[in-house]
Amino acid sequence: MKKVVIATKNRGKVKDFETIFGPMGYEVVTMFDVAPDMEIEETGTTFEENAIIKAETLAKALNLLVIADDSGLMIDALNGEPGVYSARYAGDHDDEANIVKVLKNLENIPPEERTARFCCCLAITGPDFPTTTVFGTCEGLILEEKRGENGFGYDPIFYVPSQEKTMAELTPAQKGAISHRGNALKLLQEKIGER
Ligand SMILES: O=c1[nH]c(=O)c2ncn([C@@H]3O[C@H](COP(=O)(O)OP(=O)(O)OP(=O)(O)O)[C@@H](O)[C@H]3O)c2[nH]1
Ligand SMILES: [Mg+2]
Repeated sequence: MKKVVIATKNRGKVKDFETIFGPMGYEVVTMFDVAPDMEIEETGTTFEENAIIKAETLAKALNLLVIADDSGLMIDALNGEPGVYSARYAGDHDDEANIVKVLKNLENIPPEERTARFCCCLAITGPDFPTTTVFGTCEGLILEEKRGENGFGYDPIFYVPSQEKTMAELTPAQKGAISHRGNALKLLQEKIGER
């Protein structure tokens, strides 16, 4: 089976990638499989900088073609927060605490002003493959309480008007078809196809 290496240690992302790459005949290999002890410091201030740091670090260590994903939630009423710091907004990768903090900070904001978007930068790099990045987004609204059990992170409070559901109420395949990650992957396929 063909393999695609992703520089991530986020099991939610792994599931998103498996949902999209599986039907294309790819086995998704992650840092859990190839570099479980490696910690990559995300010192960038943009999604693109962090995606490049993650992709280049793992690609150099393995001497393989690697994709990395840096992503997050940008809320207009919070001036784009939590943004690049989405994973560590309230606690380090504590999805529940992160959601509580977002809801608290939006307490007095009316529904029509709770606009937000998920953003995803994918970087791909490897031996004989110049570092290339693509960017995908997905527009939505932040609800006042959680809905749905699927997905990860902020998915239960992120309502997607075009689907009339939260991201966590969508099936993995439905999420992949409209998400920031799915949209970025479509662009990446186009770019790779050009080579
Ligand atoms: O509800 C969500 N649905 C999504 O589809 C999604 N995509 C990103 N996010 C949030 O943004 C952080 C990424 O930060 P991030 O890119 O540094 O990844 P991470 O640290 O979780 O894993 P890694 O890939 O770096 O190993 C994540 O932890 C989440 O809080 C999402 N939340
Ligand atoms: Mg991270």
